[in-house]
Amino acid sequence: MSVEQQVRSLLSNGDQKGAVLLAEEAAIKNDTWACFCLAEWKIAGQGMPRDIDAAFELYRRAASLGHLPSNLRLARLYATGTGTKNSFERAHEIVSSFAPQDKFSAAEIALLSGELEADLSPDVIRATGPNITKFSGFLSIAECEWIRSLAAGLVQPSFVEDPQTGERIPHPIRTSHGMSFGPLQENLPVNRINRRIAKWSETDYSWGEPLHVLRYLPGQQYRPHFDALPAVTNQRIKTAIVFLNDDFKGGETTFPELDLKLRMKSGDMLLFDNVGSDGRRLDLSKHAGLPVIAGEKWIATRWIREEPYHPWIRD
Ligand SMILES: O=C(O)CCC(=O)C(=O)O
Ligand SMILES: [Fe+2]
Repeated sequence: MSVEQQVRSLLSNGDQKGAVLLAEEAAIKNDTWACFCLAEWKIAGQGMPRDIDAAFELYRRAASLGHLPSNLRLARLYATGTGTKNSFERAHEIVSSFAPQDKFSAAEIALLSGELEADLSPDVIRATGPNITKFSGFLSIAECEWIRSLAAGLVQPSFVEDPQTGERIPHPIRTSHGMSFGPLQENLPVNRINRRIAKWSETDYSWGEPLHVLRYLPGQQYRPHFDALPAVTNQRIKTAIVFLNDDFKGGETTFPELDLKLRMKSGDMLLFDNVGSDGRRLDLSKHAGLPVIAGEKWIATRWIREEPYHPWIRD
């Protein structure tokens, strides 16, 4: 029996401890599947505390022995700076080298090579706080499609957790469905988009929260709100919203305090500040997504913090 079969059989008999021990023993002997499996448990914090550095090391070891899934994971960790310094180049190198044998990697590379970095000319919608700027054609139509098609199978209703019962209750202000491209989902095209957002928002890639995709069906909306969070040390200083389609009715983005009602085209990005230069929340940054009347509205939002932010490392 292979290590994999033995580990699976221990797990199906409810012997988690035995499975972990066996995987650890096999990983020491450089069994690539065991390294990968342990890394998966460690990165998810499944059955053991989350240990990003240990997971990185295990993926790296199996990757150096040619293990495909470990290489693909490693590429994401390099891309997003998880357990290591972030490096698009290293991620790109790994994904390129596996493109001939892995369809998804090939699709990632094809999307990158098909597009030049756009030459953008920002349109200033409001030149004082919250400094609203529109970037037409920020994403290519292929990039919009890429995000949408990956997110389509993963969107979940927006919920908040009841702090007392832990029960999931509908979100009071957001009726849309959403998903995030977390560190393990952030493929190269998404990583490059996040880096483009950093460049044009004059922030650092590492300050961004995972790209969050929202889908609104007719009647769904995002009621007036602030993206700045109450009482945090690492504030959401800016918001970048990319519009992934435009074939819907209603759903305009509004700034009620400014009497602004904005309608974007596919691929456009809207960028604005949530706080002033004194770090205090800008009351004029209050915004909303009006109810969609017909069709589906798809957007991707990146909330940008004032310092490096990683969803798995809490401050
Ligand atoms: O749907 C919109 O137009 C607004 C979205 C929004 O406010 C956000 O993602 O923070
Ligand atoms: Fe918002």
